[in-house]
Amino acid sequence: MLSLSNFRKYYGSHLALSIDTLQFQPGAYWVKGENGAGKTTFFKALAGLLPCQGTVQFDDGTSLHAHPVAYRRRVHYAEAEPLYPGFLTGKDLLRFAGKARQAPEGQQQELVEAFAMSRYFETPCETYSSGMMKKLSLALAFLGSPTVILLDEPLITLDEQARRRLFDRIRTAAERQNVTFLISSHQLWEPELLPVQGVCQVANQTVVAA
Ligand SMILES: Nc1ncnc2c1ncn2[C@@H]1O[C@H](COP(=O)(O)OP(=O)(O)OP(=O)(O)O)[C@@H](O)[C@H]1O
Repeated sequence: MLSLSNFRKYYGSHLALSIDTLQFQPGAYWVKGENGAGKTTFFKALAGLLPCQGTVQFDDGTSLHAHPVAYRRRVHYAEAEPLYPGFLTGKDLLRFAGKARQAPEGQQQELVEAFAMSRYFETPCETYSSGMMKKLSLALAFLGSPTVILLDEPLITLDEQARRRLFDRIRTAAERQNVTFLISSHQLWEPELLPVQGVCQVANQTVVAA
């Protein structure tokens, strides 16, 4: 379980988000909110990519501020619009991230197949379409042994088959490895494809269980 208390995120003197307490269990949470509500800000702060205040920690005490390396190893984030250096291949990026995260043997190849990237993952990223780039970013988010995966608008640019593969993957990781997923999406949720543990609403500078 991931718990937040007295969480605050400021941009300069502007308070972007304030959350007194919030907890996430294993499973998938749909994070809703209007444009500019603060979803990306929330995800980036939870991922340790933006500074924030307060306590964000796991059950075993591993915390964002006290154990930044151990915490970040457990929290992966996939951007809404991923960009990578164009000269690197998907294979380069998977190998690099796999090494940094001590990913299990064979996991990279397994993700390449799961996200149907075999045809292109050995070519430079600058040749990828936006959907191809998106699949790479999603595969990277699953690489390693994360406890929490933050997916910012994962459905945009994905075709129907890729979407189904992603939902299967999320369901399996949530059920078998107790992974928590926070998923932001402006698209209508499809509960028959992916049942959710909860829904969160980002509005009025806070995040609440809806
Ligand atoms: N670097 C920044 N400096 C100052 N304000 C920022 C910065 N980044 C975002 N904001 C502001 O924080 C608020 C939340 O932005 P954020 O990108 O988190 O929203 P969002 O919910 O992800 O929006 P969308 O659905 O449009 O992607 C907005 O008012 C935005 O203008």
